[in-house]
Amino acid sequence: MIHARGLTRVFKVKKERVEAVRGIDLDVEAGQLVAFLGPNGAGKSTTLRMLTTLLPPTSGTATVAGRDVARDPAGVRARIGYVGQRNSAGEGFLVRDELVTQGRCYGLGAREAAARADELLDLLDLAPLARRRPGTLSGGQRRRLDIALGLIHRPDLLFLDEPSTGLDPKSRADIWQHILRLRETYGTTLFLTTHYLEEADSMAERVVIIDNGRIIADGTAGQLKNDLAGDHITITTSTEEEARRAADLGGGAADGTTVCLRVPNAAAALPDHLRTLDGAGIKVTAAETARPTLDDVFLALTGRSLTDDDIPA
Ligand SMILES: Nc1ncnc2c1ncn2[C@@H]1O[C@H](COP(=O)(O)OP(=O)(O)OP(=O)(O)O)[C@@H](O)[C@H]1O
Repeated sequence: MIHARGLTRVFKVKKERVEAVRGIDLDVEAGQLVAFLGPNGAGKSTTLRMLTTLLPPTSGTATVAGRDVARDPAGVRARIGYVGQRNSAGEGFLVRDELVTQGRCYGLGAREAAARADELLDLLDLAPLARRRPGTLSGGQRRRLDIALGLIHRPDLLFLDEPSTGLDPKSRADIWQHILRLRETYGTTLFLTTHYLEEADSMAERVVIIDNGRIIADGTAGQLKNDLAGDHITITTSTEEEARRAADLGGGAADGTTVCLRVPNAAAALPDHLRTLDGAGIKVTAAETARPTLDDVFLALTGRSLTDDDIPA
């Protein structure tokens, strides 16, 4: 559904050259739900804009929904939906009329556009709001309208740029429920950017991480966490001296009276680890294991935390 090779975009601002995207290779198969993650300025939006034909690549190639983005941008646009970070509904029409009008713009007949609008109003639980103006909707309702507008022409592939950013936790959960529902109903391929690591972890079946214009990790959240981060064992000792000895003996880094250690399978490794420390006369007062997060993956790859970024409120 998406095949990109060496996709690159350089911006020239006065005398400065900004290499926003540096030669991305990417293949997304039909029906996948892919979360595209990265810190601020990593190149997520620029990649999305190239794949959706809003921005020409400086070099490299991409076919999206079977059409080449450079040679047939109109063909790509007819087959994809794009939900950007800004609202896509105007204020001139009521919610349902806006959907019908945009359907007509895509070439649907009057009856077909009306039927499609009603179908999407139902799917996205917007039917009770059909006669409201977009400006009167809540943030979450408005985002659902944006998604409905992105789907009006029955695209095979939907791009969503930060679909849940700026919403309260309940509305975020609600948007996800609707995203999953539309996937189940239509089998739409979904490619979305998000700042929320837990959402990518629990909802997406594939996570692609971009940093500094390059893809640095690509796989299921589980694979990335197992392969790149590993589990954690954290033990607490009575004294700082014991913590230092525990780190020398069993590995890991001591910080005060705690020692954090990375292992492939913490639950299996913990008993042996405790026996070793006990044998050396080190008194462990507490021990816990933790599964890694996607942030641990990013940290392992770059030495930085993804959550150091400002997450838009
Ligand atoms: N029109 C532009 N002109 C100059 N530089 C740009 C332009 N658009 C983006 N950039 C730069 O390209 C780099 C990548 O930006 P991009 O918006 O793709 O990042 P992002 O990962 O989407 O970030 P965010 O999470 O903050 O939205 C940044 O350094 C940005 O400043």
